[in-house]
Amino acid sequence: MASFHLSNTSVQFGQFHALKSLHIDIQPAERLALIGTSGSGKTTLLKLLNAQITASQGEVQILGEKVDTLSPKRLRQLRSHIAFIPQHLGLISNLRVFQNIMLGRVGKRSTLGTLRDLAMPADEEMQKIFDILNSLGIAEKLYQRTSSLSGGQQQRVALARALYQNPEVLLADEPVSAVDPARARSMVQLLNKIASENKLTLIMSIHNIELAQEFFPRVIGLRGGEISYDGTNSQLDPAALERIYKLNTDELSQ
Ligand SMILES: Nc1ncnc2c1ncn2[C@@H]1O[C@H](COP(=O)(O)OP(=O)(O)OP(=O)(O)O)[C@@H](O)[C@H]1O
Repeated sequence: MASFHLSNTSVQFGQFHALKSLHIDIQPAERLALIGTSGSGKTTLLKLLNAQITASQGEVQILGEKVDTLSPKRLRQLRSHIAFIPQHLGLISNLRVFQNIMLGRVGKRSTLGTLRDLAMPADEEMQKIFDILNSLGIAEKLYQRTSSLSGGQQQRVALARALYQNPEVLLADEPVSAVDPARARSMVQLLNKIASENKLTLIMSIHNIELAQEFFPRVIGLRGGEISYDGTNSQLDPAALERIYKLNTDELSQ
């Protein structure tokens, strides 16, 4: 069963076509980088794969289920298998690190249960969170206020929150844009290591082409909402990059 199957899938916002007739199959445990200029549709595609937005045309299957046929309850269950790390991490800065991580299971627990966990976490849950933070090298931050952490440490908290969800799929929307190149590299490396050790499907949008080529076996290049490249990292040559990134005069005048 594929993690994702898109067939002739489009997304429209009003009159604007953000994604146009995409055909994409993504298998379990694939690690895929999404590249393309700003506005090419990377975030929109990730949101579609996270069932946050719906297609205006075509088919979307997530983990073997056609999303447009699902009840809201079933859709929530399906989404609980997918962890999404948004562009700005989505952490609540006033909360302590363990509380932000617990929020990763919001879809799986009742709201009341989650609130109780945040106030009085069970020992076994704290142990799980400690173990995840430990594997990411920041166990000592467990009780710290999230706002007191550096940008790189906050990225790891966002990753810990995603892993605490025990997902099958990890979607990450350029979570390395706000840090220095060395930190960005180590985060991308860590995400790939965790995904391959746990056989997670990893799909990440990224502006840094070198990192995309170095770490992700498959790369999809979007241009104006269409697939301009879908292939291996090794075949992503200068000609393919030019097709993905070359600005035409229409785009320059927008
Ligand atoms: N809710 C929306 N309503 C209208 N237009 C939207 C909406 N969301 C996205 N768009 C448009 O769709 C296009 C694709 O946006 P998207 O955020 O997917 O691009 P992106 O490739 O992720 O860009 P970036 O690299 O800057 O994050 C853009 O032109 C954007 O303005």
